[in-house]
Amino acid sequence: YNVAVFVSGKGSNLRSLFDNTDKNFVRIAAVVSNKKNCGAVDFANQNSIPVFFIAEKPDDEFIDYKTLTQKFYDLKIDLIVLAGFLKKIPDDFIDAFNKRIINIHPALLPKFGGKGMYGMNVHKAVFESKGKFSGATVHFVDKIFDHGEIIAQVKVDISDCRSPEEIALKVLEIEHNLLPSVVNNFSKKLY
Ligand SMILES: N[C@@H]1O[C@H](COP(=O)(O)O)[C@@H](O)[C@H]1O
Repeated sequence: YNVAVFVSGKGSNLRSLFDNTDKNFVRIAAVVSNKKNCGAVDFANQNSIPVFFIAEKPDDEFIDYKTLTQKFYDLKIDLIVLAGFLKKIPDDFIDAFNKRIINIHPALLPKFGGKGMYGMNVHKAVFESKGKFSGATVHFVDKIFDHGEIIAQVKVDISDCRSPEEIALKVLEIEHNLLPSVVNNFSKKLY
């Protein structure tokens, strides 16, 4: 079961996918990044995972989504996972891989999602809402940010958190368990 992971940052979710998915079923076959230099790309290079740099407008270092689509057909990619990827996926690419693109969001969607709601912005909004719970959501990617059908969610009590940073740490721990388990289930056709 060939999985491609889209990243833009530190790559802790990529690392957790690499460490915690069942290697008898799942192969991290590609990493795609809109950034040349980030922790996730370093991790991919250290583990000899092919890396593709993506941009809407291609140049000699970045490829466009049309080229990536053909590469994914060649690599027989079964599932695409957005793990901290901060760019919007073009509609044509979503059509080409319908119901095979999933995203992890660091909050309990449908609340605290949408344009601009990524990384610490999310945890700041949750903190200011004085909510007792937060969590992580894995959902299918459709043409609206953080809108697709929810696949799985895990809740966490944040009433003892005194800052957005503390919430982010608690939620990241949840993410690192939730995302590999969802991918393992996909590889076993449980979804
Ligand atoms: N979209 C969000 O961005 C963060 C990425 O972290 P990392 O996987 O790059 O460490 C994670 O919290 C993810 O939910």
